[in-house]
Amino acid sequence: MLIYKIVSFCSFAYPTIKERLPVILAKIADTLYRTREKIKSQYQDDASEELKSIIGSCSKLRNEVQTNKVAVPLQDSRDDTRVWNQYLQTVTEREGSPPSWFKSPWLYMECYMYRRIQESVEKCKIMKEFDVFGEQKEKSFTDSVYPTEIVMMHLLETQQKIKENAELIPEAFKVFLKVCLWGNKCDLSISGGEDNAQKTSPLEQLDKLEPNILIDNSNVALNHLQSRKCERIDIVLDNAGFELISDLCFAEFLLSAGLGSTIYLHAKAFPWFVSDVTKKDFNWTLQKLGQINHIAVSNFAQLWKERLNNSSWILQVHDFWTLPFDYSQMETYAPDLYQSLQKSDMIFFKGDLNYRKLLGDLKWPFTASFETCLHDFYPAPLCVLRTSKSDVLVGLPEGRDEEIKAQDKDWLVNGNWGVINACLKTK
Ligand SMILES: O=P(O)(O)OC[C@H]1O[C@](O)(CO)[C@@H](O)[C@@H]1O
Ligand SMILES: [Mn+2]
Repeated sequence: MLIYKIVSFCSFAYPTIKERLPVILAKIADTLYRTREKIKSQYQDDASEELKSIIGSCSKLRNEVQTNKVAVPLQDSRDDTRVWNQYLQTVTEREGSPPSWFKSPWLYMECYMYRRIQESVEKCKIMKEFDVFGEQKEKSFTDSVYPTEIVMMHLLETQQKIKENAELIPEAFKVFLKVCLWGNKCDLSISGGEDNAQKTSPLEQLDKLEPNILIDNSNVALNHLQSRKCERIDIVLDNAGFELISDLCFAEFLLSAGLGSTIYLHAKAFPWFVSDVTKKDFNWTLQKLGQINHIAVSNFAQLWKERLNNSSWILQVHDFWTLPFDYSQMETYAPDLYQSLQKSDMIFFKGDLNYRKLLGDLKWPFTASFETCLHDFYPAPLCVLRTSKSDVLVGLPEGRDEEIKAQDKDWLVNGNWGVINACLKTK
């Protein structure tokens, strides 16, 4: 059987490269131009030239994408530049010519685009820490204050209930796990940077969305967490905004239910796939939560700051998450991260990109087993929570794909269908 790498001229990759990525790049240029005075006022020195240069680089990159130019080496001095350029050379040697937007592996080209955006910022002196997606991420948080309050209130009440009756833990675990799953609908890359915030109650939608969970291994994850004394749990975060809130509520629930004692949260080293959480976004979110006048929100904003101080939550950033490698390559390219993850009792991976990287972005048959497709990536028991926004999907029973397709022709890419895939195998 031939299992091919998803390349840009086929499947969902094509509209992504043709339409979505140029729109994302145009939106950066527009936003930066529109808000130029506000941006400049944040700096003591005159940032006009640097701002112009970032806008110019993003517009140039957009043209490169649209005219199918080849990927060129990075020219900044970030720590990961050498690895990126070496990998570019490896891909060039393997393919016989440098990768280009419409011909080469989608995963590589899409990651490369975000790294090139960062290159334009890295070259700055005054604006070196600037986040081109900052405004969109902040808006997505602000737009979802209502569901944030609802889910945090529910968490506060649940904490009380499970303290009185531990038998309620399994049901509550599933609620927070599923809120966390559907939180992944809210990414700003699938929407081309357009508003995609959670606005309604995340709890009320759970029943309605239940039939849209294509694979539900929540029992496997729960049984594993309950079957032994779990200490360290990792969450590889995805998007800022409501998804991050749902992840933090899940992390808090795990601790209150005694299912773990330390949560490692993994964020991105620089702005990535529009809405992914960076350390700055994480801290900004906690600070904003602290300003919301709501009993549950204030309570958790305070508690979560303490958790970071007393290390029951540990926020980590590693460059591997923003490299173009799939996770079967982690042991080779980031042995330190791999060895650290081996100490985890369970790793939760959030989102579509993590799913693609777990499965090597290969077009596996829908019936392939998740465990096999992990391709030797077994650092610790793991569980992925992902709403489907790309062509890769495995673990379905024979014929199920056709059934869903008949119901919803865009089921693979519209984010309305989710999977909770667990694999307990370790190496
Ligand atoms: O935030 P997520 O869930 O990783 O999704 C990011 C986006 O990246 C992709 O994986 C590729 O563009 C999409 O399919 C999805 O829209
Ligand atoms: Mn994302």
